[in-house]
Amino acid sequence: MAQRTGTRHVNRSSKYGKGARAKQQRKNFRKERWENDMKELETLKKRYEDIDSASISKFTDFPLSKKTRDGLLEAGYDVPTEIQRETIGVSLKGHDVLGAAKTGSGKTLAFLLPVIECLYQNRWTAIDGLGALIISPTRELAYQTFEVLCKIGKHHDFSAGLIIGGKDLQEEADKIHRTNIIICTPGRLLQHMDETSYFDCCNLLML
Ligand SMILES: Nc1ncnc2c1ncn2[C@@H]1O[C@H](COP(=O)(O)OP(=O)(O)OP(=O)(O)O)[C@@H](O)[C@H]1O
Repeated sequence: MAQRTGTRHVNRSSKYGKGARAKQQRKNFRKERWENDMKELETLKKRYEDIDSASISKFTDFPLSKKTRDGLLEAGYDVPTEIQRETIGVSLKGHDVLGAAKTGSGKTLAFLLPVIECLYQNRWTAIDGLGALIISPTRELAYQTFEVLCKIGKHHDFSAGLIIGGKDLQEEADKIHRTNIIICTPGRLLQHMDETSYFDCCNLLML
Protein backbone atom coordinates (compact mmCIF):
# COMPACT_ATOMS: atom_id res chain seq x y z
CA MET A 1 0.00 0.00 0.00
CA ALA A 2 2.75 2.38 1.04
CA GLN A 3 4.68 1.45 -2.05
CA ARG A 4 1.69 2.13 -4.29
CA THR A 5 1.16 5.52 -2.64
CA GLY A 6 4.82 6.34 -3.08
CA THR A 7 4.80 5.34 -6.74
CA ARG A 8 1.76 7.42 -7.38
CA HIS A 9 3.42 10.41 -5.69
CA VAL A 10 6.52 10.13 -7.92
CA ASN A 11 4.41 9.89 -11.05
CA ARG A 12 2.32 12.85 -10.08
CA SER A 13 5.29 15.09 -9.37
CA SER A 14 6.91 14.22 -12.70
CA LYS A 15 3.60 15.03 -14.39
CA TYR A 16 3.55 18.43 -12.69
CA GLY A 17 7.17 18.96 -13.73
CA LYS A 18 6.26 18.38 -17.34
CA GLY A 19 3.27 20.71 -17.02
CA ALA A 20 5.39 23.48 -15.55
CA ARG A 21 8.00 23.08 -18.29
CA ALA A 22 5.33 23.24 -20.98
CA LYS A 23 3.86 26.33 -19.34
CA GLN A 24 7.27 28.00 -19.26
CA GLN A 25 7.86 27.07 -22.91
CA ARG A 26 4.52 28.60 -23.89
CA LYS A 27 5.40 31.71 -21.91
CA ASN A 28 8.79 31.99 -23.63
CA PHE A 29 7.18 31.47 -27.01
CA ARG A 30 4.61 34.21 -26.34
CA LYS A 31 7.34 36.55 -25.12
CA GLU A 32 9.46 35.92 -28.20
CA ARG A 33 6.48 36.45 -30.49
CA TRP A 34 5.58 39.67 -28.69
CA GLU A 35 9.15 40.98 -29.03
CA ASN A 36 9.24 40.09 -32.72
CA ASP A 37 5.89 41.84 -33.25
CA MET A 38 7.17 44.96 -31.50
CA LYS A 39 10.29 44.98 -33.67
CA GLU A 40 8.18 44.59 -36.80
CA LEU A 41 5.88 47.45 -35.74
CA GLU A 42 8.79 49.79 -35.11
CA THR A 43 10.40 48.96 -38.45
CA LEU A 44 7.15 49.46 -40.34
CA LYS A 45 6.37 52.75 -38.63
CA LYS A 46 9.79 54.14 -39.54
CA ARG A 47 9.12 53.33 -43.20
CA TYR A 48 5.76 55.16 -43.34
CA GLU A 49 7.34 58.58 -43.92
CA ASP A 50 9.29 57.31 -46.95
CA ILE A 51 6.26 55.98 -48.83
CA ASP A 52 6.18 57.43 -52.32
CA SER A 53 3.22 56.32 -54.41
CA ALA A 54 5.25 56.74 -57.62
CA SER A 55 7.63 54.00 -56.55
CA ILE A 56 4.94 51.48 -55.57
CA SER A 57 4.41 48.70 -58.05
CA LYS A 58 3.38 45.83 -55.76
CA PHE A 59 1.64 45.55 -52.40
CA THR A 60 4.91 44.29 -50.95
CA ASP A 61 6.40 47.76 -51.62
CA PHE A 62 4.13 49.18 -48.90
CA PRO A 63 5.31 48.79 -45.29
CA LEU A 64 2.56 46.34 -44.31
CA SER A 65 2.53 43.78 -41.51
CA LYS A 66 3.32 40.17 -42.38
CA LYS A 67 -0.21 39.14 -41.39
CA THR A 68 -1.68 41.59 -43.91
CA ARG A 69 0.83 40.62 -46.60
CA ASP A 70 -0.11 36.96 -46.12
CA GLY A 71 -3.81 37.83 -46.38
CA LEU A 72 -3.24 39.79 -49.59
CA LEU A 73 -1.16 37.01 -51.08
CA GLU A 74 -3.75 34.33 -50.33
CA ALA A 75 -6.54 36.51 -51.71
CA GLY A 76 -4.53 36.91 -54.91
CA TYR A 77 -3.92 40.67 -54.56
CA ASP A 78 -0.48 41.44 -55.88
CA VAL A 79 -0.47 44.70 -57.83
CA PRO A 80 -2.34 47.69 -56.38
CA THR A 81 -4.83 49.55 -58.53
CA GLU A 82 -4.34 53.29 -59.08
CA ILE A 83 -6.63 54.37 -56.22
CA GLN A 84 -4.87 51.91 -53.90
CA ARG A 85 -1.40 53.07 -54.95
CA GLU A 86 -2.31 56.72 -54.47
CA THR A 87 -4.17 56.51 -51.16
CA ILE A 88 -2.85 53.67 -49.00
CA GLY A 89 0.43 55.45 -48.21
CA VAL A 90 -1.35 58.69 -47.29
CA SER A 91 -3.71 56.83 -44.95
CA LEU A 92 -0.88 54.86 -43.36
CA LYS A 93 0.77 58.18 -42.52
CA GLY A 94 -2.39 58.99 -40.54
CA HIS A 95 -4.02 61.51 -42.90
CA ASP A 96 -7.70 61.49 -43.82
CA VAL A 97 -8.36 60.72 -47.47
CA LEU A 98 -11.26 61.68 -49.69
CA GLY A 99 -10.91 59.64 -52.86
CA ALA A 100 -13.02 59.06 -55.93
CA ALA A 101 -12.59 56.35 -58.54
CA LYS A 102 -14.91 54.43 -60.77
CA THR A 103 -16.87 51.34 -59.70
CA GLY A 104 -14.77 48.22 -59.43
CA SER A 105 -11.46 50.07 -59.11
CA GLY A 106 -10.63 48.63 -55.68
CA LYS A 107 -11.71 51.43 -53.34
CA THR A 108 -12.86 48.95 -50.69
CA LEU A 109 -9.42 47.45 -50.31
CA ALA A 110 -7.77 50.89 -50.43
CA PHE A 111 -9.90 51.88 -47.51
CA LEU A 112 -9.62 48.69 -45.44
CA LEU A 113 -5.86 48.09 -45.54
CA PRO A 114 -4.97 51.18 -43.45
CA VAL A 115 -7.79 50.34 -40.99
CA ILE A 116 -6.28 46.94 -40.31
CA GLU A 117 -2.74 48.30 -40.14
CA CYS A 118 -3.73 51.08 -37.77
CA LEU A 119 -5.33 48.62 -35.32
CA TYR A 120 -2.30 46.37 -35.64
CA GLN A 121 0.07 49.27 -34.98
CA ASN A 122 -1.94 50.08 -31.87
CA ARG A 123 -1.66 46.45 -30.76
CA TRP A 124 -5.43 46.22 -30.59
CA THR A 125 -6.77 43.11 -28.88
CA ALA A 126 -10.16 41.61 -28.13
CA ILE A 127 -10.33 43.31 -24.73
CA ASP A 128 -9.84 46.78 -26.28
CA GLY A 129 -13.34 46.58 -27.74
CA LEU A 130 -14.51 48.52 -30.74
CA GLY A 131 -11.60 50.12 -32.63
CA ALA A 132 -13.07 50.84 -36.06
CA LEU A 133 -16.65 51.61 -36.98
CA ILE A 134 -17.46 51.53 -40.69
CA ILE A 135 -20.87 52.91 -41.61
CA SER A 136 -22.10 51.99 -45.07
CA PRO A 137 -25.12 53.49 -46.79
CA THR A 138 -26.41 50.14 -48.02
CA ARG A 139 -26.44 46.52 -46.87
CA GLU A 140 -24.80 45.45 -50.14
CA LEU A 141 -21.83 47.77 -49.65
CA ALA A 142 -21.54 46.71 -46.01
CA TYR A 143 -21.50 43.08 -47.07
CA GLN A 144 -18.93 43.72 -49.82
CA THR A 145 -16.70 45.53 -47.31
CA PHE A 146 -17.06 42.71 -44.78
CA GLU A 147 -16.11 40.10 -47.38
CA VAL A 148 -12.92 41.94 -48.37
CA LEU A 149 -12.06 42.49 -44.70
CA CYS A 150 -12.41 38.78 -43.94
CA LYS A 151 -10.10 37.94 -46.84
CA ILE A 152 -7.27 40.34 -46.16
CA GLY A 153 -7.60 40.29 -42.37
CA LYS A 154 -7.64 36.50 -42.20
CA HIS A 155 -4.33 36.22 -40.32
CA HIS A 156 -5.02 38.99 -37.82
CA ASP A 157 -6.52 38.33 -34.40
CA PHE A 158 -9.19 41.05 -34.55
CA SER A 159 -12.84 40.17 -34.50
CA ALA A 160 -15.16 41.72 -37.07
CA GLY A 161 -18.92 41.93 -37.26
CA LEU A 162 -21.47 42.78 -39.91
CA ILE A 163 -24.34 44.67 -38.31
CA ILE A 164 -27.10 45.13 -40.86
CA GLY A 165 -30.86 44.86 -40.76
CA GLY A 166 -32.57 41.55 -41.41
CA LYS A 167 -30.47 39.58 -38.91
CA ASP A 168 -31.25 38.59 -35.32
CA LEU A 169 -30.78 41.68 -33.14
CA GLN A 170 -30.14 39.73 -29.93
CA GLU A 171 -27.50 37.56 -31.57
CA GLU A 172 -25.68 40.71 -32.74
CA ALA A 173 -26.10 42.30 -29.29
CA ASP A 174 -24.51 39.27 -27.61
CA LYS A 175 -21.34 39.67 -29.67
CA ILE A 176 -21.16 43.42 -30.21
CA HIS A 177 -19.12 44.24 -27.09
CA ARG A 178 -16.44 41.75 -28.16
CA THR A 179 -16.13 43.06 -31.72
CA ASN A 180 -13.10 45.10 -32.80
CA ILE A 181 -14.26 46.17 -36.26
CA ILE A 182 -17.93 46.76 -36.98
CA ILE A 183 -19.30 47.25 -40.47
CA CYS A 184 -22.87 48.44 -40.30
CA THR A 185 -25.73 50.29 -41.85
CA PRO A 186 -26.94 53.47 -40.08
CA GLY A 187 -30.42 52.22 -39.10
CA ARG A 188 -29.12 49.09 -37.40
CA LEU A 189 -26.35 51.03 -35.67
CA LEU A 190 -28.91 53.45 -34.20
CA GLN A 191 -31.02 50.52 -33.05
CA HIS A 192 -28.07 49.06 -31.11
CA MET A 193 -27.21 52.48 -29.71
CA ASP A 194 -30.77 52.72 -28.39
CA GLU A 195 -31.36 49.15 -27.29
CA THR A 196 -28.03 47.46 -26.51
CA SER A 197 -27.03 48.88 -23.15
CA TYR A 198 -23.43 47.60 -23.28
CA PHE A 199 -22.70 48.84 -26.81
CA ASP A 200 -19.64 50.96 -26.12
CA CYS A 201 -17.68 53.18 -28.54
CA CYS A 202 -15.43 54.83 -25.92
CA ASN A 203 -12.16 53.43 -27.28
CA LEU A 204 -13.00 54.03 -30.94
CA LEU A 205 -9.92 54.86 -33.05
CA MET A 206 -11.44 55.16 -36.51
CA LEU A 207 -14.87 56.13 -37.82
N1 LIG B 1 -5.25 45.15 -56.37
C1 LIG B 1 -6.16 44.32 -56.83
N2 LIG B 1 -5.80 43.29 -57.62
C2 LIG B 1 -6.72 42.44 -58.11
N3 LIG B 1 -8.04 42.53 -57.87
C3 LIG B 1 -8.46 43.54 -57.10
C4 LIG B 1 -7.55 44.49 -56.52
N4 LIG B 1 -8.26 45.35 -55.77
C5 LIG B 1 -9.53 44.98 -55.87
N5 LIG B 1 -9.67 43.90 -56.67
C6 LIG B 1 -10.91 43.20 -57.04
O1 LIG B 1 -11.62 44.07 -57.92
C7 LIG B 1 -13.02 43.92 -57.71
C8 LIG B 1 -13.64 45.29 -57.46
O2 LIG B 1 -13.14 45.81 -56.24
P1 LIG B 1 -14.05 46.67 -55.26
O3 LIG B 1 -15.43 46.13 -55.23
O4 LIG B 1 -13.32 46.81 -53.99
O5 LIG B 1 -14.06 48.04 -56.02
P2 LIG B 1 -14.78 49.37 -55.54
O6 LIG B 1 -14.07 50.47 -56.24
O7 LIG B 1 -14.83 49.41 -54.06
O8 LIG B 1 -16.22 49.13 -56.15
P3 LIG B 1 -17.57 49.94 -55.80
O9 LIG B 1 -17.43 51.32 -56.34
O10 LIG B 1 -18.59 49.13 -56.52
O11 LIG B 1 -17.76 49.89 -54.32
C9 LIG B 1 -13.20 42.97 -56.54
O12 LIG B 1 -13.49 41.69 -57.07
C10 LIG B 1 -11.85 42.96 -55.87
O13 LIG B 1 -11.60 41.71 -55.26
